Amino acid sequence: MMLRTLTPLSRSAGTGITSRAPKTTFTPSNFVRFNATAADYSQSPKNAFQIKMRNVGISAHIDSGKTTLTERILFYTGRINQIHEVKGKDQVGATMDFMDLEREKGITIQSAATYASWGDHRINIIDTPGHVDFTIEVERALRVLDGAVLVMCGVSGVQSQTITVDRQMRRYSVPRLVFINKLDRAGGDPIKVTEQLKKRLGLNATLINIPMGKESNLHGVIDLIHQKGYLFEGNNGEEITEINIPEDYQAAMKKYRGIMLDNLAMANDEIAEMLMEEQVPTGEQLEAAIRKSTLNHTFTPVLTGSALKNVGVQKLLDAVVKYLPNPMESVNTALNLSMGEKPVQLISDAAAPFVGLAFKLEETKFGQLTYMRAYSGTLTRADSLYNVPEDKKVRVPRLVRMHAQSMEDISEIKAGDICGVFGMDCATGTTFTAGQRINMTSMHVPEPVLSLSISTDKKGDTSTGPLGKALAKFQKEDPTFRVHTDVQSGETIISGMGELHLEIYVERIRREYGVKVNVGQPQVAYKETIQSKANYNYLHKKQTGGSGQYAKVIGYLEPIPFEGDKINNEFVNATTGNNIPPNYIPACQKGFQEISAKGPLLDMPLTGVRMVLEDGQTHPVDSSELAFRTATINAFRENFENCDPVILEPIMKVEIQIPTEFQGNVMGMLTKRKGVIDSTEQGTTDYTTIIAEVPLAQMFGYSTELRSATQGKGEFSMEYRRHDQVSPEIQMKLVENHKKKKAAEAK
Ligand SMILES: Nc1nc2c(ncn2[C@@H]2O[C@H](COP(=O)(O)OP(=O)(O)OP(=O)(O)O)[C@@H](O)[C@H]2O)c(=O)[nH]1
Repeated sequence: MMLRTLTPLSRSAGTGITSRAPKTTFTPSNFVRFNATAADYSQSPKNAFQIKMRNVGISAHIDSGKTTLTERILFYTGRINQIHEVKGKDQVGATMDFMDLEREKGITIQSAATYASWGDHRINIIDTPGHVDFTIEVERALRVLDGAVLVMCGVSGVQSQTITVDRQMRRYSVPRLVFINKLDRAGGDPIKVTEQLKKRLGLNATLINIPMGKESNLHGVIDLIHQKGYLFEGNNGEEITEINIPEDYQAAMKKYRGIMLDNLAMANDEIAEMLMEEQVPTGEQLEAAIRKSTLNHTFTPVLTGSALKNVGVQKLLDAVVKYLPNPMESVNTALNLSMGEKPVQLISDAAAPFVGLAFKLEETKFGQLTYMRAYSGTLTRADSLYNVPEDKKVRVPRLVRMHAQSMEDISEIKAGDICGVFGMDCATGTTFTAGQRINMTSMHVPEPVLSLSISTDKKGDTSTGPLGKALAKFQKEDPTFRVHTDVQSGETIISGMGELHLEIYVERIRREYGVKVNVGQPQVAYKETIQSKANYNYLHKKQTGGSGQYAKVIGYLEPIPFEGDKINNEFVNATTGNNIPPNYIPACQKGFQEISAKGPLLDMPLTGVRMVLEDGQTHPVDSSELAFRTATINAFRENFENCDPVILEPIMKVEIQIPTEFQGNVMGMLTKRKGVIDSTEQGTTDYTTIIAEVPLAQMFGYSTELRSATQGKGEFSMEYRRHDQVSPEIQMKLVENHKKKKAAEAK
């Protein structure tokens, strides 16, 4: 097999994702989804390899150590022969963080795919970013993975992004293991973190191993299932020694093994019965029960260690193989387009017709690289596939297996596996089949909350030239990154999930495309809506000189409930009779769509507005589509004021971690920024976590303020919660400023 290196690799993905229903909703009724065993599907010898396959995501709050952990996994599984640290002294950087920016900032921006072998099992791993601004990467990974490892910081415990990731895992019904990392740090406390997992995430989280030693003395783990100790020695913890449990750990082992058995009994009837009859389950019986309960989400195994100090990682790999599902145990549904979108279950059988999902695209120097998860059948190089949404056949010229920035050519992939395909043009989320008209449900794509105007010194450089290329590529790559031109000002506006998200793209434009860009002030993604109903009766009439225009529209505007960041406006044609001939109705609808994209108050999108058209009038000569479109827009504008219009702003959930001594000061700062405190919680050390809701518009410059108020020790993260009405005073101010800006632009 040939190994090729692609450096530097710039990544790209596609457009075309719509926010649609996820693959499975997490409800108690679909806990039974894992009742089918691998053996049910593996009668064909072609499927035997799938039992030995795991598709695993590694997710967590920022800085918990996912990349450091993945680096160890690659080392222990023999994929790399040297460990490089994130921001390491060797100036190389971790293998999975291969973008320059990732190495500089020491954070993961994009998910990277790789695979490893552990014993006779193959593990496809996706390292995902922890920062909420890159949440789309986590969504993409979870959509196509069968199991996940949730990495926790043993000192900070459950953090805001842990909760977001947990929610995403539930949305895609992904069974998970927890690895409590950083137990070599002062204040590391796996017991407290496990309690938080129970209390704050509602998981039946249970330690299945506990650390030996703590802080700088951390040197091994005690396996509560097999009642053995394991030491990790050698330069990189690669030499594992099994020992009997030392005397001074006997009491802790008994205590936490007891808790493990009780928690497992709550999830598993067989273990419950054995305990009632005072039988001692064997290690194999416990492992089988843990596997079953992990797959049906009634038990979450928790393992401990330190990636940086090389403790416990191999035990985590054992647990991935033992407790996370193989592709045949994961239920995946698709919609049969030939049967009115009837849901069908895909069978992870290598002998079945092929079905695959393109879940991520990258632009490489060899052209578009499409990451594909095969759900059913076998894909062989040079096969033809059917691109379902575009209704066309495509050939598959080249198949590769990815390993961070290098890859190797392969000749086929089978159901359950993940690979890269070259030479195929498609958007992210495209379903490919052997010819069947079925479509996999797509991923959840959140709406952007922040915008920024960008410009270059050279006129006309934004839509063409290097900047135009960069923007087109990033949009294709990331569905949460949007670009549009403001009609009035002619400015190019980029929108995304937060300051860091946009900052990274601006930096990439500068570095990868050598374009000097100037950026404006970040703008919040406001929305406009109405609160009451108002009738309209509008005549658009222009009959002086030339061809005239005549259109009358009658109806009403009314509010409808809206949710989160979704745009949900409705145009309803309730006309009876022929006062407005049917051929003019689409023009009215178009008028409504036009005005709802740019509301009358701030030129921001409308949401929660229904426009009902009941009646109207035409003129035998002067009526036209243009006249009806204009009439609808004007009817809307004229009556909008009568509907109590309001501006909605994004409200963020902000989680702040600070040394407790600064708590009073930081809470005062939040109140000044119009924040509402939800809760405060004392952490494992002398740190306090404050959770608050704060309008996004109030959060600019917060990181600098927090840093200076906490001697650089405070950290925060935020995520979108909902859109909420601004106060009347702020609304007046926003509208006034907007009018001034427009007047200035008009001059
Ligand atoms: N003391 C200690 N530090 C660790 C451990 N694991 C990781 N770190 C450090 O924590 C920092 C963050 O580690 P990363 O591996 O980049 O964390 P990440 O979760 O991948 O970060 P993002 O990708 O930015 O979300 C780095 O400085 C690591 O060296 C650990 O077990 N113990």
